[in-house]
Amino acid sequence: MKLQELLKGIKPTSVIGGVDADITGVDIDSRQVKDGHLFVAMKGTQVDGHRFIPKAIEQGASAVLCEDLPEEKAEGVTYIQVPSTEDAVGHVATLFYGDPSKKLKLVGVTGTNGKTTIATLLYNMFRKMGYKCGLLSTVVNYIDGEAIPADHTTPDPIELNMLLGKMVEAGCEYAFMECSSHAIAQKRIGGLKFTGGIFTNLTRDHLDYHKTFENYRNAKKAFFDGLPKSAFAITNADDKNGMIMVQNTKATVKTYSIRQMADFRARIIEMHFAGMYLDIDGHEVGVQFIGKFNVSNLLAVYAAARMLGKDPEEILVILSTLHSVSGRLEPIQSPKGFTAIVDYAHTPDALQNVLAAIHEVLNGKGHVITVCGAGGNRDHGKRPLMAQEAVKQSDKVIITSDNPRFEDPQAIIDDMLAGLNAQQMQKVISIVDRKEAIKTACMMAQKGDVILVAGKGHENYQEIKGVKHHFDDHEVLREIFGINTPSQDAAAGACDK
Ligand SMILES: CC(=O)N[C@H]1[C@@H](OP(=O)(O)OP(=O)(O)OC[C@H]2O[C@@H](n3ccc(=O)[nH]c3=O)[C@H](O)[C@@H]2O)O[C@H](CO)[C@@H](O)[C@@H]1O[C@H](C)C(=O)N[C@@H](C)C(=O)N[C@H](CCC(=O)O)C(=O)O
Ligand SMILES: Nc1ncnc2c1ncn2[C@@H]1O[C@H](COP(=O)(O)OP(=O)(O)OP(=O)(O)O)[C@@H](O)[C@H]1O
Ligand SMILES: N[C@H](CCC[C@H](N)C(=O)O)C(=O)O
Ligand SMILES: [Mg+2]
Repeated sequence: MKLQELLKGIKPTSVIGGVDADITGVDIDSRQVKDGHLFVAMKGTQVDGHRFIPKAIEQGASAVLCEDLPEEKAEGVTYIQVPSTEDAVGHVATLFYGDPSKKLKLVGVTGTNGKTTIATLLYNMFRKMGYKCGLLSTVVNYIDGEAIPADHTTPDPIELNMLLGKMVEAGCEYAFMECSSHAIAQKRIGGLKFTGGIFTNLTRDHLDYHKTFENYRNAKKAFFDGLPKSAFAITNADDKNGMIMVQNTKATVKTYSIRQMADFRARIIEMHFAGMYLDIDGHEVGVQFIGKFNVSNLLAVYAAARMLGKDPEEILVILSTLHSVSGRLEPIQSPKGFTAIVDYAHTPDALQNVLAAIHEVLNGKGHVITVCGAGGNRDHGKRPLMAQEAVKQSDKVIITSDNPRFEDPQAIIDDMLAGLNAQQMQKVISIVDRKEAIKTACMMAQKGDVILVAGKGHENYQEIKGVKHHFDDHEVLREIFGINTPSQDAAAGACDK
């Protein structure tokens, strides 16, 4: 594509050199640059990308997009100056990959919790309706059924547009993506044309990056501020920030709620470990999910499908066939009559939520045994707090390993135990080997009890000293229960694994 074409989406303050060159790629990382590429110099959180302009040219860059022009300019290289490369990069990347989001019905999901769940369920639903779809999520990306590993919740603007471009090439009509607060703040989604946006909820998170709650909230809100008039903005009326999110949007606002009047409403009729009966917009429907927060998630999925023009009956029939996203409050029934739940909860807050969701269903009719650990070489402060949360809502807790990385697994467990007093300790045992810990929990559990296996969710490894050893909580549980293998599950169409 001609450089001239790529510059149409931005307003350079100066251009030094010709604009006729054929640009063969766009990079924000000098290490990726090849002959004929455009290198975009970004001022990052760690280093200033402008430092790598000479390196990018050495690797073959024929054009450089930057905020500060270098004093020495290389011959035959075009320099384009803009006030902010962060603002410009999304627009350039989008044009380079053929403006893919314009050719898709793209729906973005933002909020603290529930993004992966909602985006994945929408992807599964629309595929079941017969459409070709794409998904960009924390767990995995999909292009019409083809899985592509994900490193980020929201990829960088180059990879993001490249993936959207591949979706268009593959004939996808819909794409569902998570928009993390980092991605919105860093304008990774700049230049994308959204058909709609969904807000889930907002609790304190990522303050190491955003510094204040207001900045974090404003990052999420910026997504809705940027939606066009033609789009829809679906917001959670039950969250106290729900209406703030959409107060300045041009998009058509729709609300959903499980507690009050709203455009889309749901209530729980009945709840079991196998699922719930819900009333959604006056229709009764059985779903294979548990937990009140999943009612909100399912309602957001329903609302988005309605806003995308789908028939309520068709949506509800498919909703009843969907199952939980891998490692998100995922129940596995034991032949002995107790339930194991695999969940990714790896923070004190998430443990509190997931245990509360379990108690909603259990309703005092069984015991809860929690198996959990904490990651090595990560936030030490959360360890004692996680143990406290586990103990608060469990009858028995088995503290074990969860990716010890380069730390001594027993030392991590000791950090967790340090949060407990003598009385709390009576509920707790520690077993370093995670498989043994899960086995022990299964031996203790009686009919009607629940075992929560927390922390790893979809992960299929145990990371020890830089090596990822295969380990999958689901697999271990199924092995103990002597039930179907994951490959049989995959054959049954579990496209969210
Ligand atoms: C803190 C943060 O978000 N950092 C992201 C940011 O990188 P950065 O600003 O720190 O980059 P930097 O290292 O300072 O480098 C500046 C520039 O120089 C370039 N560079 C660097 C070295 C070199 O040799 N050559 C070169 O050109 C870099 O490519 C970059 O363009 O921009 C990069 C490109 O988009 C991201 O890959 C990177 O994500 C890092 C790896 C990361 O861990 N991000 C996490 C926190 C994140 O984004 N998480 C959210 C989800 C959060 C959640 O909800 O759980 C996500 O969307 O995944
Ligand atoms: N609506 C919700 N409210 C509160 N908790 C939720 C909600 N939906 C899911 N959860 C719980 O929060 C955790 C994360 O869920 P999910 O992966 O869907 O969220 P996410 O927003 O994609 O998170 P991330 O920021 O890690 O990408 C899980 O432990 C899940 O059980
Ligand atoms: N994104 C999170 C995931 C942690 C999952 C848990 N299994 C662990 O390894 O601590 C982190 O890197 O902190
Ligand atoms: Mg996610």
